[in-house]
Amino acid sequence: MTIYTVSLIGFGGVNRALAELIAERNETWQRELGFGLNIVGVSDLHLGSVISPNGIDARMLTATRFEKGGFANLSGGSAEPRSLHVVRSAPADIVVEATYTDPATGEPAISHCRAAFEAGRSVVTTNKGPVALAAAELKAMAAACGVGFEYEGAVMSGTPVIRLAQSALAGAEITGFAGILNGTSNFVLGRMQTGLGFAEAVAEAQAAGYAEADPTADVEGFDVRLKVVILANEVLGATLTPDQVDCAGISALTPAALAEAEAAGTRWKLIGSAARDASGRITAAVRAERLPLAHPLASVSGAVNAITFQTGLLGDVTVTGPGAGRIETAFALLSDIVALHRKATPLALREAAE
Ligand SMILES: NC(=O)C1=CN([C@@H]2O[C@H](COP(=O)(O)OP(=O)(O)OC[C@H]3O[C@@H](n4cnc5c(N)ncnc54)[C@H](OP(=O)(O)O)[C@@H]3O)[C@@H](O)[C@H]2O)C=CC1
Ligand SMILES: N[C@@H](CCO)C(=O)O
Repeated sequence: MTIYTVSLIGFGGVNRALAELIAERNETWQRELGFGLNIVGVSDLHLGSVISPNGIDARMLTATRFEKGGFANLSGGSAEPRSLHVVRSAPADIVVEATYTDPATGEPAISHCRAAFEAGRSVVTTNKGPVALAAAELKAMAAACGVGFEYEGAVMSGTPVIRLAQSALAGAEITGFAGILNGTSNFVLGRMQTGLGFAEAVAEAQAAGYAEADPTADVEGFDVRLKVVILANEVLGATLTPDQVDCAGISALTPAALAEAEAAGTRWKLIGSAARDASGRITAAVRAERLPLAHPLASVSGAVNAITFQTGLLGDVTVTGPGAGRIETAFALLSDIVALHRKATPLALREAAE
């Protein structure tokens, strides 16, 4: 039986949800996916850190209400986050990076990824910073270190789009995409349509676990800008950086403006897009757009996301699904681990030898 050891870096909504899934589903995964997971390290800014080479009980980890620094009470625990120490020293096959996304620097996540690769560990992450700002460097480093780097959840949470575009749509000649790529802002627009104020709607999105640590990134379009950069670079072969993408969010929209648009048979949506023109030049943008109600993206509601890929051979291909949420995003991490398991990384090679 294959058991992969994992370190959880950041123990907020997403990694806590992954720990819950491990507690509930490990035996099912062993039967159906061919592997189980054993948590050997956790670090969190608030709770501290813990390393246990024999494994940390996922049920205990998720059921206990830890106070600030509370991991110090566990065997191998400390009140200090010591994230880089956990990445380097906990004997993990896979580092699960789910600290907050810093849209400007990508830190501390980029440093966590580099340290993991140097230590011979694969990385799965939902953190958009490292992927949007340092993917080329990190992919090269992972390859040089003979480990894996997967980040499906960086765009549209657990709804598969990166691997879908790269694998299932390979050869379909993707020329561009346009989509609703932020769950929080779409949720907020929908709640404002029912008459709720902007601040109250954002607070609901935070309580539901959709929003970024700083929700400004959601409502001002910065989060979508990272996702547009990721998709343009992964799918269109661009080399975009966030500062090359024009960006405006939804914070200027009022309930009255939304109602007026609705009465006119249109609906405001925050759209991220990129396209390659005939000369090969790629342009990208993030902006609120007033779509006709019959437009396929107009009816996408709540924290759901949707993206339409424009292709040469298939025409438009649209994918819809959850764009945020703790469990939904933890599923993206699981799908990344499945991808590592199925690739010829040292993980898979180790399994073959067993
Ligand atoms: N939630 C979602 O729906 C989705 C989230 N994502 C991305 O996934 C990541 C995790 O999201 P989520 O769990 O919701 O975010 P949270 O804010 O709930 O959790 C992040 C956790 O990381 C901790 N943290 C911050 N810096 C460090 C550090 N240096 N070392 C250790 N821990 C640290 C935070 O501690 P503290 O609270 O004390 O600051 C917090 O507990 C983010 O990058 C987010 O953008 C991607 C797709 C969907
Ligand atoms: N805050 C982000 C999480 C998913 O990346 C959103 O609402 O879409």
